[in-house]
Amino acid sequence: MGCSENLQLKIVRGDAGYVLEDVPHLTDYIPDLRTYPNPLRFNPAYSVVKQYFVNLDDTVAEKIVVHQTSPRGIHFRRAGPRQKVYFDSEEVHACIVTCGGLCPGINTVIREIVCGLYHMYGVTRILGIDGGYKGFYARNTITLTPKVVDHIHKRGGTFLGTSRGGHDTSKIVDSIEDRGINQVYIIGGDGTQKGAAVIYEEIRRRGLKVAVAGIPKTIDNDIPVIDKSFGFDTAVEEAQRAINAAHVESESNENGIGFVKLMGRYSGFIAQYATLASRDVDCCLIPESPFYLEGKNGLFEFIEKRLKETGHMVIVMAEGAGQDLLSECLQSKNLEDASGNKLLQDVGLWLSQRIKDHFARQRKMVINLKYIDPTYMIRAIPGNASDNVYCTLLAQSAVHGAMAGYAGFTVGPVNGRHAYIPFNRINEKQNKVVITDRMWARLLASTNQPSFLHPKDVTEVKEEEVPQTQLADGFDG
Ligand SMILES: Nc1ncnc2c1ncn2[C@@H]1O[C@H](COP(=O)(O)OP(=O)(O)O)[C@@H](O)[C@H]1O
Ligand SMILES: O=P(O)(O)OC[C@H]1O[C@](O)(COP(=O)(O)O)[C@@H](O)[C@@H]1O
Ligand SMILES: [Mg+2]
Repeated sequence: MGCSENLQLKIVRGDAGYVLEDVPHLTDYIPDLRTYPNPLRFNPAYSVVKQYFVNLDDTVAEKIVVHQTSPRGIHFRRAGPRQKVYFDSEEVHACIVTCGGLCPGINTVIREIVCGLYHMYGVTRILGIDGGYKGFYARNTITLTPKVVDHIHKRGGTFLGTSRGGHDTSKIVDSIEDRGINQVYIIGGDGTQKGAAVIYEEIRRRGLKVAVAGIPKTIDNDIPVIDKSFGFDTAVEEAQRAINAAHVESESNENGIGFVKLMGRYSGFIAQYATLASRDVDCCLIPESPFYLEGKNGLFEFIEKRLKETGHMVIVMAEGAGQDLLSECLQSKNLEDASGNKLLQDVGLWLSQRIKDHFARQRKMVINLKYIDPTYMIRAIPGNASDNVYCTLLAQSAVHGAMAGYAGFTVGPVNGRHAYIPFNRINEKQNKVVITDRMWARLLASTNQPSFLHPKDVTEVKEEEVPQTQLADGFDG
């Protein structure tokens, strides 16, 4: 096997095109580190489990649809407890921080990191960082114990508070060093994981024995490589309530249109899955699929056709869709939030008004449009049952990885198996709905909406985009 290394990942090559994109380990830069037997060996709850420990060579394949002659392809290190750990339980001083937007299940992840460290590894010194990255250097810390976090999974939001912006790498690492913290658990989305990667690099540059574990959080499901982000299912489920209301309203009024705006700044997964789940939606608009209003096969023409056919319709729109149309019209400036994310105009409100104006002035047709904006309601709730189980596994995988001495990694399921993924794989791109995938075709087939694409555009998109394995839990086959 050959091996090449940079600070964030280690490439190991094996037979038949096998590639392991490994994560860095503390021993890569601190030689002769002492090891300890994993305390789980003496834990009665786990003593009955056969083969509890993950084999050191276990890896998870990135692609599981292969051909007879395919090379074995890229793999990630399998997550889970190891026989040996690189921290003595008494030596561990952990901290947890949550950054970026809210997402159902964050409190479950916090709770299970605390309980995992306490109950599986006997670690008792755990700090919560207050209010995101800036809390490292601008706020007091919160002492976390299983008692303190006992009920938090039943509440939405984050027990620790969150923020955007304020990432100052050297101040953050100074704070980690000054407080004697040696395990850092960072819960957050794409921006947060970029922040975690630079924190890890600075820690390594200073030669500190500190493990940095990223737990991916994003309601938009826009993180690549992992199957799905936690809280996504809960959000899609909650969105059904808004869609149902829109459907009831639209059915009960002459030419009723129920219009629901959902989250999704750059990626339309929530709108896509909420539409597919509902079956009452007539049109789904997402940032990845440009559309137009006027003329042949435009949105106005489609609305009129559907109203004539069924007397009512439901439109679901991701907030990032149609921003180009809106900015053409409002000539708005490109504004950003504190983290550098694009600040969006309320496209739902704007489009609702355009639809009303079109039918009233140009078509002289009575329509009844009800606009529903449940934006924050779908993310400010606790995780549902399956998200809570998922959050527990993420938290425990992160704890096992840090205890095993992996120095900088993000944890997440890849084809159903939890793995340690190098930061740069998580950070290299954003996951988006691929509109030339079968999943988007399924949506088009269920809504019967126009694709808004010319055949020429389809060919161009096909050539540009490589379909992802995201949300591939048996659904994109
Ligand atoms: N490229 C980056 N490098 C370092 N820190 C970043 C970067 N992008 C975002 N961050 C920090 O990560 C945190 C969360 O980012 P944000 O984009 O708001 O949410 P999310 O992580 O959910 O995408 C913020 O504190 C922000 O300053
Ligand atoms: O108003 P806020 O709190 O900035 O959040 C709104 C945005 O957060 C998002 O949920 C995504 O944020 P994250 O990347 O933090 O998960 C977007 O869909 C939405 O536009
Ligand atoms: Mg983000």
